[in-house]
Amino acid sequence: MTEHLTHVKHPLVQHKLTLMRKSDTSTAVFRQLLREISMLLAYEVTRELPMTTERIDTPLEPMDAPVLDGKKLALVSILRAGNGLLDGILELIPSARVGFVGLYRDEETLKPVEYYFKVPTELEDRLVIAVDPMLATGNSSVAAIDKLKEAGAKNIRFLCLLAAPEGIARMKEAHPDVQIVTAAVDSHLNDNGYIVPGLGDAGDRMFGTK
Ligand SMILES: O=P(O)(O)OC[C@H]1O[C@H](OP(=O)(O)OP(=O)(O)O)[C@H](O)[C@@H]1O
Ligand SMILES: O=c1cc[nH]c(=O)[nH]1
Ligand SMILES: [Mg+2]
Repeated sequence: MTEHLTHVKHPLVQHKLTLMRKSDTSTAVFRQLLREISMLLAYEVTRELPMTTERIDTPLEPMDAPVLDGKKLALVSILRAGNGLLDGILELIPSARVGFVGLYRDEETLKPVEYYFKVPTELEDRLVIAVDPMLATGNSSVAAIDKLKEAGAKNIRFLCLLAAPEGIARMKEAHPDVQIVTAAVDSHLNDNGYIVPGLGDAGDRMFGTK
């Protein structure tokens, strides 16, 4: 059984996350860092992709060589901020299929409001990686994974940048089968459901909105 939570401590990931956290980091730099850090996290979250061998001819001689097996993996972005993780991951895995779950947190209740859902077919045969930079209360990602399971997904991972203890606990309780891969486990949520110390509102920082 894979670990429920993988905390990626690679120095490059940690350095880039620190730069993203800084309140004076511009939108443009925030986006570039997001692309770089999501490539590094993609490496980690795909560690156990199924492999097979293929008979190939090298310039020297034929051999049975390792290749990825099975159907293309499916990335599922939790809109809006999840989209910031897509570019970097797709650089590494260009043929991945991509789905979208549109949710926003009601500012008062912190409950997710769903506004869109479109995902690849045959989810049951794919590794499904749900992506969202922030795991705060966990309400958004738990709701998104509920929907993905209803759509047939069986093998699901969740990739984020910051995870609050509250969100980790919520995810463990609702989806103990889903491995969380994160760049940081932060301290707590404030009264508005923001991760502390955090990096602010991920969607607003990457899209320059307030
Ligand atoms: O774990 P939770 O408590 O649900 O909070 C995390 C969610 O909140 C933010 O989205 P937001 O609702 O701000 O929408 P946005 O991504 O469009 O900015 C963030 O992008 C996560 O999706
Ligand atoms: O800190 C937080 C919590 C939820 N959503 C964000 O974008 N940031
Ligand atoms: Mg969001």
